[in-house]
Amino acid sequence: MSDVLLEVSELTMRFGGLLAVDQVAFQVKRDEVFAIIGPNGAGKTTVFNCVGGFYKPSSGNIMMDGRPISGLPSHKVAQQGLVRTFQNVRLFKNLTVLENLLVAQHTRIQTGLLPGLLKLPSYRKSEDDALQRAGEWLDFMGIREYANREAGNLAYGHQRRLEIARCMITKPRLLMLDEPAAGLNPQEKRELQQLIDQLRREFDVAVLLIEHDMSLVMGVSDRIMVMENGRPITTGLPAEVRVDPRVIKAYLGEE
Ligand SMILES: Nc1ncnc2c1ncn2[C@@H]1O[C@H](COP(=O)(O)OP(=O)(O)OP(=O)(O)O)[C@@H](O)[C@H]1O
Repeated sequence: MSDVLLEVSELTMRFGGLLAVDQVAFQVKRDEVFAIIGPNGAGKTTVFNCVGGFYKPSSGNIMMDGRPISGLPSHKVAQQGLVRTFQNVRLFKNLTVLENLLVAQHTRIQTGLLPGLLKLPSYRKSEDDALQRAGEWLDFMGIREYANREAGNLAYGHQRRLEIARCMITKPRLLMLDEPAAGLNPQEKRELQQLIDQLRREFDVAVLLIEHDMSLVMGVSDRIMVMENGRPITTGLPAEVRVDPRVIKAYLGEE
């Protein structure tokens, strides 16, 4: 088995005349935390949207565990074990916290329509399992006391944790986090870093991360790709990227 989980090659995305992503290539290994950083407008979100099936790339290849996924819609991409969170948390805000976790498992419960309508034992068993898994994730994220609260009424930090739980409950192999530290206070950011470490260790999940918070990126990533103007300018270990003159120039601009 190859140690590469996600392989992106020659990924290009044009919006009209604008080349937002230009021949981008990178690999994410199993159990790796891989971050994409770069100044505003560098193309990070566009890469994410292409990988996650939200945009159809203009050209290029995206392989998940050796299978092509480029151009597939997001629900098909999710079936390959690749799920994501959003820059602005997206939950079913009028459903309860628990209901959000039950809905997320819907695609995995495959008992069919008839057993569901007749409430056959196979259906009840899968419902019980879904409830139990939801309970486990509520405990894991420390949000069980809010199980019956509307998701939209949770504190922002808890909404983020719920959104990550909603991804993890589908047992992904690659978790994509789009600016997960945005809007969090310093304590919540530290907890997020611990959470990402723990998810990777305990659930064999690789993480693809876009983040502007450098302390989180440097603390949690195994490797970092830096983008500027739609292109990667370097990929390396946090300690290498931090001191790379091209990276410093991309962030600070020319003197
Ligand atoms: N749907 C779209 N239609 C047209 N242009 C777009 C679209 N999405 C992104 N762009 C453009 O593509 C370029 C790359 O944007 P992108 O959002 O991927 O950058 P980013 O690195 O994620 O930036 P940020 O850090 O600000 O989120 C920008 O010039 C942006 O204006």
